[in-house]
Amino acid sequence: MDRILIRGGRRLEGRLPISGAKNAALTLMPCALLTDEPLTLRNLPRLADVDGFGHLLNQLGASTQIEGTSPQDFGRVMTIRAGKLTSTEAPYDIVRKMRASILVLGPVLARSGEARVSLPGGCAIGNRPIDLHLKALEAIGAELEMAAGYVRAKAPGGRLPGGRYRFPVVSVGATENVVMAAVLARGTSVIENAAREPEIVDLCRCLVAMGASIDGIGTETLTIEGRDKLHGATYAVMPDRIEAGSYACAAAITGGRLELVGACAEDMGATLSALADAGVLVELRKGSVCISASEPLRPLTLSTAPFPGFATDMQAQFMAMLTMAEGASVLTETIFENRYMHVPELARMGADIQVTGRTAIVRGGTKLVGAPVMATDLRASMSLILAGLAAEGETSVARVYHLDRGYERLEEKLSAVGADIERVSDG
Ligand SMILES: CC(=O)N[C@H]1[C@@H](OP(=O)(O)OP(=O)(O)OC[C@H]2O[C@@H](n3ccc(=O)[nH]c3=O)[C@H](O)[C@@H]2O)O[C@H](CO)[C@@H](O)[C@@H]1O
Ligand SMILES: C=C(OP(=O)(O)O)C(=O)O
Repeated sequence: MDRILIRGGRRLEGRLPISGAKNAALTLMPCALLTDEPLTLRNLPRLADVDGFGHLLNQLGASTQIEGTSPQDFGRVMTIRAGKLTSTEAPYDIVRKMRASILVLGPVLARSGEARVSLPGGCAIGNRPIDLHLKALEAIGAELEMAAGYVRAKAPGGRLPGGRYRFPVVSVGATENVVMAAVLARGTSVIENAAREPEIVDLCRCLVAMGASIDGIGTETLTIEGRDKLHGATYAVMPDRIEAGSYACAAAITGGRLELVGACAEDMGATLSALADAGVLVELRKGSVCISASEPLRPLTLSTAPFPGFATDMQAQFMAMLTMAEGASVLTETIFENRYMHVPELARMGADIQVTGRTAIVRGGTKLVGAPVMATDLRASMSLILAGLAAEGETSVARVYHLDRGYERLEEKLSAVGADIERVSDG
């Protein structure tokens, strides 16, 4: 099994390229199932989750072809052709490894009139039910049946009629699923209290490029007029705002200066203003965001929230960064009930963090010391990388497969800006 070894204490400086967004890629790829023409996605990150999703598309009968990008390039171009779906089933074996597989439910149902998808179950960060995906699909006309750990969905007469649904709480994935189903419905659908995350905007723009009719993109009410058919398109995946935010924390925690090339400041509002509140200098440039830390970090009070609030996917990285602040920070996790799995590992490196319910108090200013650590999810693993960059001595982060889900060539990007970091294989 691979580990990442970091010898900490080096100031990071330089230009660091930002990859295409994992969470956008995972909702753009299933869009290909909505048409018999090719969908070409550019700037697709090289990540385990993208490969996994490609495998799922193959199982459904779509072909995935990677076009001439050299191994040195970040990102890839992939053309997905779903001329005919040969299966309407997403099996347990794939869904259990990658929750985002649930995102084929809406498009397969819309295209084929039926779909059978394994229920994903919980994961390390929480319970993560899919009831809202199902309620939203039902509201636009799907008939659902649950049996043997699977959901079977049918469209009466082979095509969803469309309908109106108001989400009781904001859900990114459920918004994506219902939007992808509604674009091929017979009638109009109105989705209220829709998620407004930039990845939803990216999804809607790609669907519009494929011929869909969607009004209210980027707002909480989406009005979708179903089309008989969508066509192929070429679309570039948006930059990863969570990857960019993570590397911004890397600059801050090492007292360094990084130019995040390709980062989109507009998508990163809450992260950038939290960094500025912590005393980090944020400069917006054309095509990049420059992050420099020149003064001691100030403590913060932050609560996670749906976009445009502070992203839950940035909580663990900020927690690592705030162990360096002068004073006590208060972080509250409101989205997932079990997203503090990094706390005991950070504590093993010397951090002083106390969790009570959904709130964590981080008393900054303690010295971090390298240690062997491991995490149970992607962003928790990144928080340990950040702590390792700032710690004295050597940190070894196990379970690298979590990081490979969401950070394209992490060790390469970090060593290019001065980190002493390598991947080692224990065989
Ligand atoms: C692949 C992807 O894009 N993943 C992101 C997506 O996850 P995901 O789409 O799973 O997250 P949701 O926005 O759906 O979850 C938000 C909250 O709603 C709850 N919920 C969700 C659906 C449902 O049917 N019932 C229900 O109760 C969840 O348990 C959670 O408490 O958005 C999250 C919140 O920004 C991010 O952390 C994830 O990185
Ligand atoms: C929670 C995340 O992803 P997923 O929904 O794919 O588990 C994440 O990207 O931080």
